[in-house]
Amino acid sequence: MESFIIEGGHPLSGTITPQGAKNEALEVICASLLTSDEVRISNVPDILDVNNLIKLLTDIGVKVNRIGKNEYSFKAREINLDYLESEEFIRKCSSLRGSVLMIGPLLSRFGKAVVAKPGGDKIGRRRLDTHFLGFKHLGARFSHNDERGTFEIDGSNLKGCYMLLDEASVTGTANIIMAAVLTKGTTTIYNAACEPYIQQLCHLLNRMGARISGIASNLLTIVGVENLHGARHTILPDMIEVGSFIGMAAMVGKGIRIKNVSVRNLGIIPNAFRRLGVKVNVENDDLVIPHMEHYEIESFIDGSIMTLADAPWPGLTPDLLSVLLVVATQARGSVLFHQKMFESRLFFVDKLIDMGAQIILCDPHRAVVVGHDHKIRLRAGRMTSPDIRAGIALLIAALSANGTSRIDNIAQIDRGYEDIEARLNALGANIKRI
Ligand SMILES: CC(=O)N[C@H]1[C@@H](OP(=O)(O)OP(=O)(O)OC[C@H]2O[C@@H](n3ccc(=O)[nH]c3=O)[C@H](O)[C@@H]2O)O[C@H](CO)[C@@H](O)[C@@H]1O
Ligand SMILES: C=C(OP(=O)(O)O)C(=O)O
Repeated sequence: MESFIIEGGHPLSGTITPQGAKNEALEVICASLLTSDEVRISNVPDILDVNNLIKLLTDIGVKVNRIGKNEYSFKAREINLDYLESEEFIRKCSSLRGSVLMIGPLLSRFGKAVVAKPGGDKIGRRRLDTHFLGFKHLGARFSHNDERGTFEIDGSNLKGCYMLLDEASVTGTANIIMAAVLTKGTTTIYNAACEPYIQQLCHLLNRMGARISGIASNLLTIVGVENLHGARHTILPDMIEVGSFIGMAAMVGKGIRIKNVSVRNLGIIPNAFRRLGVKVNVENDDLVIPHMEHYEIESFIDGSIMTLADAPWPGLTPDLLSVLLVVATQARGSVLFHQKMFESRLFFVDKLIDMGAQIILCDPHRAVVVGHDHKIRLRAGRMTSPDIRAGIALLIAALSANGTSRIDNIAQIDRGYEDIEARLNALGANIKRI
């Protein structure tokens, strides 16, 4: 297991370009299973989760061609459906949450799929009810294999229908869309998630010949078609990485430009940082975060304490609350973080408290941060990264801290951040991988 050794206190400056979005990559790569033609995807991030998914697709028979560092073509002409029954497939799926996104396309095109409990972060329960209920609405039949702990799904008789999702699940919506595009009749999905990841997936599917309308809203209408064909797609910049870099720039930046961020697809992310007093300037499609001696948390208009809470898109993504929380530790003022969606994502604040941050963990979902206003620096420490976003948040804390820190279990960070130490070292950081 690799670790990072971080010498804190070096100011960072310069320009950094975000990678392609992890969560979009997982969806659009799985969409290539819906056609026997070639799907060519650019701006694919070179990260563990995506590389593992690509390996899994290769294992089931997809011809994958790496055209450039971040560009691939996928051709799913012949799929080895027997592999879905193998122990190896089940094992691989259980270490990769993105593997769940193969179910919809497999059901839609081949009429069958197998689901193993998918992996991912240790951030609380990750239920798949929305996915299953959606497939059931379309007419899929489930049988549980007790011995292997898997669900086998029969989708040989799917039919379009109206469905109201129990919650706006991101991967659930993506999965149901992919199941519906080749399903006879019209499928209407209400309470659909509408993150840019989903919008991008729908645009790609329409270029492949699907008939999806309502894109960017929570009401999608999908008219099933017989076949899909090949297409090209470029993945958007990773908005979570952009947010992580804003946080890093606020804590340790001496002026950082984040290049080509696709501002219009960032939703309220820049504003969430502005609420903490961080200056986020927009220049064309770049964000510029100037050096700030101090930044002050706003209050609500009625004078009450600022609260940052996650919500389905276009609300604030839960994936940035950990970074926002670290930024708040050095702000002037206080703020309540309310992580509504996940139940174990705030426990990492213990490590920040060990480093000297003033945080009250009220319960598993809420934490109050009282900022130091840069009067007291965090202390270096030794910590383990419990999940991908706590991992990057701890890395930012360590970059700002006094002394040398160590972060273990950095595979969690590698899941979602491409070559992160080289990119941050190029800005002036001192991070070593051991
Ligand atoms: C591979 C991928 O794309 N992962 C993202 C995806 O995960 P994923 O699609 O797995 O997450 P879901 O959207 O299904 O749900 C995440 C959590 O939020 C809860 N929930 C969801 C919707 C809702 O309206 N109310 C509610 O409480 C769910 O019960 C669950 O605990 O979306 C999450 C929520 O943005 C992100 O953290 C993940 O990075
Ligand atoms: C929770 C995340 O990822 P996953 O859904 O892949 O675990 C994330 O990207 O923050």
